[in-house]
Amino acid sequence: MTEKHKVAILGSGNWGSTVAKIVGSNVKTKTESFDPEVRVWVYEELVDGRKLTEIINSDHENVKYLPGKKLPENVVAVPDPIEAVAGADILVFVLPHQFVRGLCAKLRGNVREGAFAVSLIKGVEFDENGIVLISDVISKELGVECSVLMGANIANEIADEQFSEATIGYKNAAHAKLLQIIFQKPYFRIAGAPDIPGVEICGALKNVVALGAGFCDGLGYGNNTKAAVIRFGLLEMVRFAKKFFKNVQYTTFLQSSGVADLITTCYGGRNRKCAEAFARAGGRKSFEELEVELLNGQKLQGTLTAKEVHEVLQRQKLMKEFPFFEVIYDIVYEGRPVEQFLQELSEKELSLEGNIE
Ligand SMILES: NC(=O)c1ccc[n+]([C@@H]2O[C@H](COP(=O)([O-])OP(=O)(O)OC[C@H]3O[C@@H](n4cnc5c(N)ncnc54)[C@H](O)[C@@H]3O)[C@@H](O)[C@H]2O)c1
Ligand SMILES: O=P(O)(O)OC[C@H](O)CO
Repeated sequence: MTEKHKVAILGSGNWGSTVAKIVGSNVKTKTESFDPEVRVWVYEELVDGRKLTEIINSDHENVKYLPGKKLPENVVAVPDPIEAVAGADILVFVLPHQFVRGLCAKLRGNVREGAFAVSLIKGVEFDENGIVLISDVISKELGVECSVLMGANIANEIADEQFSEATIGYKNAAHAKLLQIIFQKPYFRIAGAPDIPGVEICGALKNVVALGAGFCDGLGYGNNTKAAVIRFGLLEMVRFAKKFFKNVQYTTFLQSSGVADLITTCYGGRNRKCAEAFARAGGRKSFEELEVELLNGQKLQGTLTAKEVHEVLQRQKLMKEFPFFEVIYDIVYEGRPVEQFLQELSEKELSLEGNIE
């Protein structure tokens, strides 16, 4: 008899909890191939005086990050990441990208032989050579292969079981097929793309574009302006991906991980929401304050990614080729007035394309 697969989920925020709902329900119906217990690592905290892990295990609900949605009873919350991955061969990483290295350091040496990972994390890092993919961080830190799953995936809508799609970026097709089995639902369609960098870079950069979309909303601009801003952002996403990863496929931008995620995030995401509030306050409230005020413990990824992208562009003297990413960085980190968002941007962006000679 072949050994059953066992899934562990690392992270239990808004998306992590939604994913636990999906995966818990899927493996429960496929016990011939999967261990029905899905352990979820929960960053422990007190909610109304009770431990969040205890609330999840007794009430089967993550009352802080996904209130109002029941989790299957085979989803078990644990505060110790090593206990979460014990015996698991499929590791689902779904936590804010700033916490990945700390978690990997705890997990190193404790992952089952033959295990593989998938990252649902939208973010990047950088080093002296340029951009570092989070899937590569996980892969190198833990010695596991790591696929990615990204897409137009606002968690609350998927938790409501509204139809959505996602893209698995993979190198190993056998892993991708197993991942499709644990994630796919009639309301959640999973496609594949053998292009990990393309899928992952789209997922990270769309969060920066969403800040621009939020500025537009906060400054009171209409639909045409916002569409132009989204297009500028998409141009830079493609330019950036091609610059740092030569083999990125254009078709990836047409997947859910590309244009669909960009659209949903620029209309309904948390980065957009906080950027709108930032612009409405005329830049007088910081993103840190707004994150606390508006997101109840959930985390923004776009502001940090804007900084990481800027560091790489500055080191490689590429700032002029990315005026959109640069103006977002200047507004968030350098005190540039948000009202200046569109000034120069349109001119600079258009000078890079579309001139009529
Ligand atoms: N929420 C969505 O709609 C959505 C959809 C797709 C992808 N994502 C991506 O999934 C990833 C996880 O996002 P999320 O929405 O599940 O989380 P979240 O932003 O809702 O919640 C933040 C999480 O971080 C945890 N945390 C706080 N401090 C921590 C620390 N010091 N160390 C470790 N963990 C800590 C909290 O306990 C919580 O689980 C992000 O990269 C995000 O971009 C989110
Ligand atoms: O709420 P955001 O801005 O973090 O975006 C959520 C998802 O990434 C949308 O696919």
